[in-house]
Amino acid sequence: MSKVLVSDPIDQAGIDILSQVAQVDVKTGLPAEELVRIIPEYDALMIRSETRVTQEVIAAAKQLKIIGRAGVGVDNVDVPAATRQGIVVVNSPEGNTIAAAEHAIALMLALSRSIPDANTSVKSGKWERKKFVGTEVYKKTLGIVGLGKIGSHVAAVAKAMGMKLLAFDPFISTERAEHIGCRLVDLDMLFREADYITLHIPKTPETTNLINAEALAKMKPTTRIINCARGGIIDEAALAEAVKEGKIAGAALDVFAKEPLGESPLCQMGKDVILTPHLGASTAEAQVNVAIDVAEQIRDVLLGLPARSAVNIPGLYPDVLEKLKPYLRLAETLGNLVSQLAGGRVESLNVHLQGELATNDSKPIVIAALKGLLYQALRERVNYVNASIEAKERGIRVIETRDNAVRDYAGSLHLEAKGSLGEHSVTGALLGDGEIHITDINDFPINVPPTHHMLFTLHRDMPGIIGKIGSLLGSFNVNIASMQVGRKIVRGDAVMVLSLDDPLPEGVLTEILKVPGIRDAYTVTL
Ligand SMILES: NC(=O)c1ccc[n+]([C@@H]2O[C@H](COP(=O)([O-])OP(=O)(O)OC[C@H]3O[C@@H](n4cnc5c(N)ncnc54)[C@H](O)[C@@H]3O)[C@@H](O)[C@H]2O)c1
Ligand SMILES: O=C(O)CC[C@@H](O)C(=O)O
Repeated sequence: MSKVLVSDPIDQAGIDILSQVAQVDVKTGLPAEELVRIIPEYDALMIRSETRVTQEVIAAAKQLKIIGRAGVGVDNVDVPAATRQGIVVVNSPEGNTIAAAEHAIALMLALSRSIPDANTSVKSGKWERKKFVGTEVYKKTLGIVGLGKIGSHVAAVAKAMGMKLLAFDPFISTERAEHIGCRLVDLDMLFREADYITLHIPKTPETTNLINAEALAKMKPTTRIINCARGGIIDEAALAEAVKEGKIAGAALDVFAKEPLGESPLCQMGKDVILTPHLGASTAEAQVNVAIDVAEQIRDVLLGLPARSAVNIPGLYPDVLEKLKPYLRLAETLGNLVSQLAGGRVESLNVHLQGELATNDSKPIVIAALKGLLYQALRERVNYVNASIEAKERGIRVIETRDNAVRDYAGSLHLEAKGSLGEHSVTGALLGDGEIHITDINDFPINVPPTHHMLFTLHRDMPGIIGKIGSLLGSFNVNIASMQVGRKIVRGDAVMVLSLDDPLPEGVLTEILKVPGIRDAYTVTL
C-alpha cells in the first residue's frame, strides 16, 4: 500500500480521501532534518505553507511521486528539483481564492477603522472614541497589483463598495481589466494615485522587494498598503520606516519574508500597522476546498491517473488524456523503438504529427515520445514530468513538424532519430480498436504490431534469405511468432521484421550479420 505523509495541518476531508488508497501519516511541525530522515519511505507528501520542501528533502525522497500543496503558492517547494527527479507537484489554484480576497478586504477595512486597536482598547476598559476616527473607502482609489483570480475578486467587492479601481498587471489585456471595472495603468501611476494598494501577485525575481523605499517615496501620505500575497514582495524595514515617518498612512500584512515573523520593527508599530499570521486561506470553506482538491489529485496520481493541476507537467486534464491516451502509448512505443534502432546518444528527434494528431495539442505527444526515447537510458526514472528536462540536459534537439492531411490512418506519428547507429525512422498508427501498428521502418512500408522481442534486418531482397534467417534462429532455439518483409522495389533493399517469443541469445546477431545479403540487423525489446 502507498504511504502518504501529511506534514502540515490539513482538513480531515482530505485525509479521508487519501485513506481510501494509502496509509496516511499526519506528522506536523517536523524539524527539517527529521523530514529528510523519514521522507524516503513515502510515495506522496501533502503540505500547506509551513513545510519547506528543499532540494535536500527532494534528494532524500527516493520513492516520492507527488507533492501536493493544499493552496496556491508553491514557493515553499523546490519545483525545479522535484521536476528533475520526476516528482509531480500539484496545487489548488482556486480553492482559497475567495478566502484570500475577503481577507484583503477585511484588512483594508480594519486598517481604515483601526478595528484591532479599538477592540483592544475597549477590552482594556477604555472608551477612546476620538482616537479611533477612521476613513471611508467609498470613492477612494484602490490600486490592485496583480489582476488574477484573487485580484479580480477584490476588484469586484471594492467596486461594489464604491471604490475607483486602478490595476497593474503586465499579463492582462486592457479589455479584461475593463471588463472587471479596472483601469490598467503603469506601476508608477498606481503608486502615485492610489489611496489603497493591494498586492495579489506571485513572488518572483521581478516582484521581490517591489515595494521598496523608492516605491514608497512615490506614494501619498494617505496611502495604505495591504499584502495578502507573499512575503518578500515588500521590503519590511523600508515599510516600517515609511509608516513611522508618515510617508504613507499605514499597512496591513498577512505574509512576511520570514514566517513566523518573530522580531520585527513592524511589531513595534501602533494602530497604523496590522499584522496577521498568514491567515488569507484560513477559512473553514477554503480549507475543505483545498484539502479535497489536492487529496483527490494525490489519490489519482497514486492510482496511475493524471493530476488536473500539476504545476510542472503540461495540462494533462483527464478529458484530454482520455482522448490522447492511445496516442501517448503509440508515441512512447515508437520513441523506445527508434532509440534502439538509432543507438545510444541520440542527438536529435524529429516528431512529425500527421492527420488528426496534428490538430491536437502536440506537447503531451512530444513528451511521450521523449519518454520512450529515454527509456533505455533511464528506465523507470524517466516520466512525463522530467522527460523534457532530461532530453534537454542530454542535448537532444527536438524538432516538431505537422501535416493535418489524413492518409491511410486517422492519425499517425513519424519519428526520426539520429544517434550513434546513424539516422533511423519509424511510423506508427492506431487501428480502429486502438491497437498500435508499426507502419513504416526507415521508409519501408510494413504493418506489424510491436511485440516484446523483435528483430529488424536491412537486407537485399533475394531468394532464400528469409529461409536462412529462419533456420539460423531455429538452430539457436529462438521461436518466431510472426515475420513480415517490407520493400520498395523487387530485388532491391528490403526490411524484415520478426516478432520473437524469446530474447535473442548472445552472439546470434553477429551470425545474422554474416548471412549473405544482410546489410544490418537490430534487436529491440519493447
Ligand atoms: N495569504 C494567503 O494565505 C494566500 C492565499 C492564496 C493565495 N495567496 C497568494 O496570492 C497571490 C495571488 O494568487 P492568485 O490565485 O490570484 O494568482 P493568479 O495567478 O490568479 O494571479 C496572479 C496575477 O499576478 C500577475 N502578475 C505576475 N507577475 C506580475 C508582475 N510582475 N506585476 C504585476 N502582476 C503580475 C499575473 O499576470 C496574474 O494575473 C499568490 O502569490 C498566492 O500565493 C496568498
Ligand atoms: O496554507 C495556507 O494557509 C496558506 C495558503 C496560501 O498562502 C496559498 O498560497 O494558497
